[in-house]
Amino acid sequence: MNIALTAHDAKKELMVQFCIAYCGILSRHNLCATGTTGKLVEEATGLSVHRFLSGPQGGDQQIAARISCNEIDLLLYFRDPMQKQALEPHDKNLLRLCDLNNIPVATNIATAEVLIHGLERGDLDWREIVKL
Ligand SMILES: O=C(CO)COP(=O)(O)O
Repeated sequence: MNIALTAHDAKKELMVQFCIAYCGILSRHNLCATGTTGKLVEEATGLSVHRFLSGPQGGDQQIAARISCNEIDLLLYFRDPMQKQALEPHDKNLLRLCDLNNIPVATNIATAEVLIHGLERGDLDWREIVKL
């Protein structure tokens, strides 16, 4: 499965800790991420992460383009609800595109835990059929 990772600044450490905790599961999938998030995850876990541009340079939009083409199977997007960034149009658009393509998305760690266990159990295997 193709998993995309991105996190607002205040949630990057949480993303790193999440990826350390679930390194075993994540290592069996293709990971991509916005630039800074991807760098931090790679450094902390040794996982191979395809890094797009950093968010402010358009990395979010590179992920959005892949979501539009239904090339992402799971988005982990740890948002800081106290940050203005969470209200920006491109931020909302990423979530809208997930809804458009029925792509599972977690915007907080509680949901991410559920989705990662579901991924491991095979709950998201239907994504492979949809893409045939
Ligand atoms: O902009 C981001 C989230 O909206 C994340 O981008 P970076 O991972 O490059 O900081």
